[in-house]
Amino acid sequence: MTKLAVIGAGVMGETVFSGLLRAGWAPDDITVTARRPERRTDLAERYGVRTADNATAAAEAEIVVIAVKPADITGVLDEIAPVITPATLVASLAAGVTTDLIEARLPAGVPVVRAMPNTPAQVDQGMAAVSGGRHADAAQIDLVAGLLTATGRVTVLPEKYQDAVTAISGGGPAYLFLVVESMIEAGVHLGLPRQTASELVVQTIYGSATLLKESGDHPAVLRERVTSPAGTTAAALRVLEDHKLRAAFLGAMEAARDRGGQLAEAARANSRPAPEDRHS
Ligand SMILES: NC(=O)C1=CN([C@@H]2O[C@H](COP(=O)(O)OP(=O)(O)OC[C@H]3O[C@@H](n4cnc5c(N)ncnc54)[C@H](OP(=O)(O)O)[C@@H]3O)[C@@H](O)[C@H]2O)C=CC1
Ligand SMILES: O=C(O)[C@@H]1CCC=N1
Repeated sequence: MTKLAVIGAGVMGETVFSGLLRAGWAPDDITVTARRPERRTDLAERYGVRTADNATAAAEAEIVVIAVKPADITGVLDEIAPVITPATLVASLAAGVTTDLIEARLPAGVPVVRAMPNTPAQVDQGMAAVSGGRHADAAQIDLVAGLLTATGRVTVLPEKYQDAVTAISGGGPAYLFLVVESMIEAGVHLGLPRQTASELVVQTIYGSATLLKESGDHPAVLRERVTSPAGTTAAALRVLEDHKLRAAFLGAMEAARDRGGQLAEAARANSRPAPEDRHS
């Protein structure tokens, strides 16, 4: 079986390798790393996977998945570069970080695939996009796509779309969780018990997502079916339009896309950007 290393098994690294274990991978074929020893111990105990330092994990692996934060990636690449050869397939999950940046810090000819998964992969409902760098062939791109298919849907796209993908599906769960939070708080404000408000909202978002996916209907059509003329939903939608909800989403996704470019620049300079850079 293929040997996999996950360098930086935090939220997303754990999401990816735990999905592979659910899909039948043997724990012995997966080595994970993390900065803190207690994190490595915790993962080894819970999943039975191997742990090692970054260079040892990378040296023994056929596929190396890099799942550290963008600001940490150049340090990791410099650490593993001496043990990586063009026979190793390197996949990066780091937002914004381009394959050419990664290729430049590894030996010549190493195949690199950039991937952007999301956290619903924890329940096998992920959405991921993968893009090959200059040395990755179709089979290698498919190999990484196959890893992520274990936990959801995967699309193969040119790398120029990756910052937009990151803004839409990478961060998408966070925007939707914020909507859920806001609706629960609104329900409490309207006098519903918190648990009732939570049940109403969670099942409504789950049912709406299922309806959207299973019907194949355009969301505007589904929205119109809920909205009676001069009714209660129309009253609510009017308020959301007054608050420029669509413009807010557009601006938010543009900010996320642009942040990807800033994270890449910071990774290139090997420094962490100030979170408020774009407002200064
Ligand atoms: N969270 C998400 O929804 C998504 C994240 N991503 C991308 O995935 C990457 C990881 O994000 P996320 O999982 O949220 O972040 P986390 O902080 O949860 O995970 C990062 C992990 O990297 C480890 N780490 C940091 N430096 C090193 C190092 N030098 N050597 C080994 N391990 C190291 C950390 O170890 P320790 O725990 O010990 O500190 C931590 O476990 C990012 O690049 C992000 O852009 C992509 C899609 C979605
Ligand atoms: O917020 C981030 O930068 C990462 C990338 C997509 C989701 N989380």
